[in-house]
Amino acid sequence: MYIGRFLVVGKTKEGKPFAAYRVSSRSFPNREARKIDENTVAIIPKDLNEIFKNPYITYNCIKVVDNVVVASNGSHTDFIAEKLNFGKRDALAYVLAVMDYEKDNYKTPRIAAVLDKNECYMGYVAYDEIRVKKVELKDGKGYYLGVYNACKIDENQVIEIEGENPEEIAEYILNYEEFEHPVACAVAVIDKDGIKIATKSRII
Ligand SMILES: NC(=O)c1ncn([C@@H]2O[C@H](COP(=O)(O)O)[C@@H](O)[C@H]2O)c1NC=O
Repeated sequence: MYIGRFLVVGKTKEGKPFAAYRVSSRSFPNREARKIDENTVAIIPKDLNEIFKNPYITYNCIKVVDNVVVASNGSHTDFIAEKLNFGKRDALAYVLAVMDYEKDNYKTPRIAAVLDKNECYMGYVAYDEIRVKKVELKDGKGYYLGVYNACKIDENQVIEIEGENPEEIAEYILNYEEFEHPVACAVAVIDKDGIKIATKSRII
């Protein structure tokens, strides 16, 4: 099944909350997830000329601000992070409403998640719907939200989670075979010492 870019929010089996973001792509597979600093992961084409071919393929996908993780499939990551003073729900609702779905041939939805050690919200804006929802995370489970054929916040969109640190979870989700065309994955895990991030990109 192809669900395009997707987010997974959940808890490890030992109960650590995490957010993961995977780029799956048919059209622009030649990209990587690159850690820019301790708080930021960017999705970047390996050939920088590709940046100018499409406005939606280069962006920060994870940003950590004051122990809060923001993850998304586009440039809205930064704007949600800037608006966290509104609260998680309203930062998501406001930015998704203002930025709207992507004006490409697929009307690709914008998807996003915001979490800290206590609570998690997911949201999306599609051409025909906008939704933000608080999600209760469970140990060893991950709820996914994808841009195509899986753009729902639904407890049936759940996968088992393997791994306790961001490297292990990134490896696991990058190689999650049910979802086709893997390119790169970025993960932020919240543990007692703070938030740790890691990336994994497919070698081609
Ligand atoms: N965020 C991304 O990494 C991203 N990659 C591709 N897109 C958009 O989705 C369209 C379809 O891409 P694909 O065939 O790779 O699924 C692209 O033309 C582009 O407009 C993206 N936009 C949103 O997901």
